[in-house]
Amino acid sequence: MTTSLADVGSSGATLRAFLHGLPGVDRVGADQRAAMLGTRSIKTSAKAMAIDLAISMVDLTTLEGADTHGKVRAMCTKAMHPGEGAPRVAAVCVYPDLVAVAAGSLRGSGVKVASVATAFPSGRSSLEVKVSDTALAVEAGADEIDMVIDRGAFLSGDYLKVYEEIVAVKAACGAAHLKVILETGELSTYDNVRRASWLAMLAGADFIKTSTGKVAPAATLPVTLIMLEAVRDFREETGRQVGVKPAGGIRTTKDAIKNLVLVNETAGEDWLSPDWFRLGASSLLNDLLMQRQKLATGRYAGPDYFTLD
Ligand SMILES: O=C[C@H](O)COP(=O)(O)O
Repeated sequence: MTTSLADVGSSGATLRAFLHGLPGVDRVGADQRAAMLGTRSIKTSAKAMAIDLAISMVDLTTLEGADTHGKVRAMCTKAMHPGEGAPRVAAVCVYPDLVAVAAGSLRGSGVKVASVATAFPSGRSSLEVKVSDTALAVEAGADEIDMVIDRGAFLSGDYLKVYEEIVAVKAACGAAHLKVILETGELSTYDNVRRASWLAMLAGADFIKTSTGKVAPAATLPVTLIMLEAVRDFREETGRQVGVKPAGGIRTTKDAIKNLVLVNETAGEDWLSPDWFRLGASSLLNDLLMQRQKLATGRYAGPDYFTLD
């Protein structure tokens, strides 16, 4: 790395030099390591703890055109009280126009309100619209903003445009935390995933997030591994810790536990907390609750234990 980190965002040339100076990702190595860590088994006693930790890291998400106030309120109730003895989830994630509904339902509960913004999921809008989308969501009560990067600009090598957009959206966030969605399924290479991770962190991301959930492949284990390496290396270089949020396609307790093993083995236990690792998912919570009940009682729960959605 020849460019100083303080200068990196000063021009397109320095940014490009820095990002292209990052070591390349060994694709075969990353795939194999993720597959190997994904087969690790954990003891039954550790499994109960892992399930509760995973529940506490869920960003319970609904991002459908057909979302209603009623659906969001019901989700919020479930987020606060997922099941007997189960911890609350980390956040409820909704479109900007539903932030006020979620904020009203979750007030005082400790569950955060997250909102996608910046013309999610495509990001195809002017910077002015993206900044105002963000500001309105924050004004309505969002604690966290999940923005998308401009993949068109990134893939055509206009890193400065992507960087400056993130800086502008971060400023519009005020006290709200910013999660930057890379949409890794559109980035083509693992080298690009590493570059986009560093770009987002250099521009001020509090979290880097894999996917919108609208593009396949979404949160694969190798991609999450590369992002966890990036946050680990970024902290080593700068002293600043950034969180990671895989999102999209994480549906089972097995998937969640594989992710936790990956966190522990790659970034380390400093990231094993909802402050630094989230699982963005619409239906994962149901499976975590079912497996939790199975572990405690030896049988799956009846329909009155928790709501299935
Ligand atoms: O951020 C979360 C995703 O939009 C949810 O995706 P999912 O429905 O595949 O769990």
